[in-house]
Amino acid sequence: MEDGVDHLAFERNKAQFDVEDMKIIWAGSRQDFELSDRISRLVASDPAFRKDDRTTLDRKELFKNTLRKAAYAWKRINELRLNEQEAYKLRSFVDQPAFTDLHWGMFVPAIQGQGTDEQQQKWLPLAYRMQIIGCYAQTELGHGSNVQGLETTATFDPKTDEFVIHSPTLTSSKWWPGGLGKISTHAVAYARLIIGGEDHGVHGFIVQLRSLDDHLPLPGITIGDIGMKFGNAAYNTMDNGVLRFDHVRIPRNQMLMRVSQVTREGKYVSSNVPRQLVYGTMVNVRQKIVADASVALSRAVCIATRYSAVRRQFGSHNGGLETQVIDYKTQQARLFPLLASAYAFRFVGGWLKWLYMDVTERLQANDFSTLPEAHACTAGLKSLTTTATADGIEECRKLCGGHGYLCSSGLPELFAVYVPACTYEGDNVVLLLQVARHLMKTVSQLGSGNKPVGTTAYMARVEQLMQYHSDVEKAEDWLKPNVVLEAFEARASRMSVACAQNLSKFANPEEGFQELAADLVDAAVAHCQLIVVSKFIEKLQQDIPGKGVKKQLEVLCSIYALFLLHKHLGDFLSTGCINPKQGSLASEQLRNLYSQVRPNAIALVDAFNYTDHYLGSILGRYDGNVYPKLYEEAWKDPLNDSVVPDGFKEYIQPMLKQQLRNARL
Ligand SMILES: CC/C=C\C/C=C\C/C=C\C/C=C\C/C=C\C/C=C\CC/C=C/C(=O)SCCNC(=O)CCNC(=O)[C@H](O)C(C)(C)COP(=O)(O)OP(=O)(O)OC[C@H]1O[C@@H](n2cnc3c(N)ncnc32)[C@H](O)[C@@H]1OP(=O)(O)O
Ligand SMILES: Cc1cc2nc3c(=O)[nH]c(=O)nc-3n(C[C@H](O)[C@H](O)[C@H](O)COP(=O)(O)OP(=O)(O)OC[C@H]3O[C@@H](n4cnc5c(N)ncnc54)[C@H](O)[C@@H]3O)c2cc1C
Repeated sequence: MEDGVDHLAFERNKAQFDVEDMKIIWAGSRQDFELSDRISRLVASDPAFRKDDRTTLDRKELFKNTLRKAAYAWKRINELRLNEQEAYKLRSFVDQPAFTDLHWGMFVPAIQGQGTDEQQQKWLPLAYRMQIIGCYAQTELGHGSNVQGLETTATFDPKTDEFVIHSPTLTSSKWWPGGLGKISTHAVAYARLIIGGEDHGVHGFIVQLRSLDDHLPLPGITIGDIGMKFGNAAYNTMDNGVLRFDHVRIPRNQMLMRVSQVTREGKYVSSNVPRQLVYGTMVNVRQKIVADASVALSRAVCIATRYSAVRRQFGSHNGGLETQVIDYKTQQARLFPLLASAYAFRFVGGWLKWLYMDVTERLQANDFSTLPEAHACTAGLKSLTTTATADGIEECRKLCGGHGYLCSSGLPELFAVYVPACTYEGDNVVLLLQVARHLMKTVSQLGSGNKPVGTTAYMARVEQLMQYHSDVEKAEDWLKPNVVLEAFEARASRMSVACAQNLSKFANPEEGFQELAADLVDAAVAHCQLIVVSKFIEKLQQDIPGKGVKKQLEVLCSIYALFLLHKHLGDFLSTGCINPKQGSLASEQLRNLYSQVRPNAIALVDAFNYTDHYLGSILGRYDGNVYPKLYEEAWKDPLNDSVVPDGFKEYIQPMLKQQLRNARL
């Protein structure tokens, strides 16, 4: 079959909505669309940003290639006078993880969020001009999740007005920070602040690591890369590093002092702000990771959807065409919920960005009331969306059959790059336990007149939700947003209340929390899923222009919610929110919805507006011309440079000759 081109054109004609309007909804606004469109084309059309050779490079070549691209990207950013947003887009579309992600994504935000005005004035201009390059050095060999368990010390020396940064043990070696291994000149390093023998807990310090002249490590600094990581190219473009401090001295004014200060006399002074603001950079990045999840998942879904329309298997009658695999109901039941999830994560990501901006503005006005909500939402949604995205990318690989396993499908690399998102910025289980703590606190305060707010506001109706029984009678009832929302609210509140009741049976609450951790994680997941469903529904209540666009989004919203209901049917049944018949009606409705998506599937992934360069996938090509290009690509593999491979004469020929001799004997 070599008519893939015709097939995708035919698919596009089937769409029942205006794909150009959907592109605007996906991008967030016309301005955002135009920005992404312009920058992605700029990157795609520049041969310096080619990436199809990445998987054939060894680590050193790959790393050098990354440095070249980063330097070239910076040159273009300056030549074109791109603003911050445009520059961020350009780096994203270059699509090669690099030290710059950590410089711009964590080092700069750490100084912005935790530095005093004076510190910002000193360090930010240098960082903005890339005259210094920074990383975020928090995790240690022995401690990642438990930030309070970090061992690195920063001991104040009143004689010299300096801090002495030291790694007292092997396990205190900084381990993992991206950009640290080979490139960063500076780090925001996290260490326990010790004054006069007293431990004041973990704080951030700006530490210079390498000379700005010859890039050699400064005295007392031992530094290097931690080694090859999962996947071939993937995240190996990044120099995740190891760092040990041997009594490294830094001036007192290099402790980030927005949250607390150390005076010249060695007095520890806390500002009137919560100590958790030291964790502020993580909240910021978790919020970005949620938005990024929709990008990674939509890339995989775009590849799998286009290929599913091109690929045919079975069902040929009288020598006619075989069936497009996208028409198999099993393929639809695996693929379309992922398509719906990509849209769902897009909208919840947009909402979370708003929440983060809101909390940031409030913090500036010394209003800390929404910080717990911001922490719980960023932690929970980071966990939920990255887990679903990592699993979803792998499912897309399987949806593409054998060809999905080829690097040229783009999926192996996408998976390998993406999957650490389940671990970095907080292990996903550890983060869900934070959400669970927030939920348990909310439940415990229900009777106290402390009204739950934000995403836990539904708990104020806990008595009503405990009595709830779904009144769904027919499959179409599951299309009503309120019906879905109430079922999700009742399930989430009942799971939280059950955990709280079980916790109260323990004399020691901490012991109870450990014992019930698995149930608590389930309750946290139920709460986070409710947030995503409710934000999708809220999005649909806004004015959504464009022919047929709203209708498609309604279908996707219902698919997202009913797919979750189907997947977690056990929760909904065991909490008594719905009965088995209502569960079957949801599955029936889901099948109807899949049929509605089918003619629109290709246009729905076209709405992501990804260039072929960004997708980096032969299976996901816009023109659907898969087979000729796959065939062509195979011959480019370095193994095909020679007809007889290296090593044949050395190892295989003697073996063959030996066999021949034996046969003759
Ligand atoms: C193909 C793709 C190619 C290229 C990509 C190209 C471009 C990329 C484009 C886009 C990417 C977008 C964005 C990503 C940007 C950069 C990312 C890139 C790479 C990733 C780099 C990774 C970096 C890291 O991993 S940094 C290290 C992160 N570490 C962690 O997350 C540690 C996790 N642990 C913790 O956070 C804490 O230890 C804890 C688990 C929260 C526990 O803390 P603690 O013991 O102090 O807390 P308690 O439980 O006792 O709670 C006390 C109290 O505090 C509240 N709390 C806790 N944390 C916070 C917080 N952050 N904010 C506010 N409040 C907090 C907690 O609720 C308690 O409150 P109560 O007392 O009221 O109960
Ligand atoms: C690609 C990558 C890039 C990174 N970049 C950076 C960076 O730039 N800067 C930086 O500082 N760090 C970075 N990190 C480190 C990262 O933040 C940590 O790996 C992460 O926080 C998880 O911590 P950990 O490795 O200690 O896991 P662990 O906490 O050791 O987790 C191991 C297992 O234990 C479980 N577990 C741990 N605690 C609990 C608990 N309380 N209850 C139940 N289960 C628990 C976890 O769920 C997990 O299954 C990076 C990591 C990766 C993989």
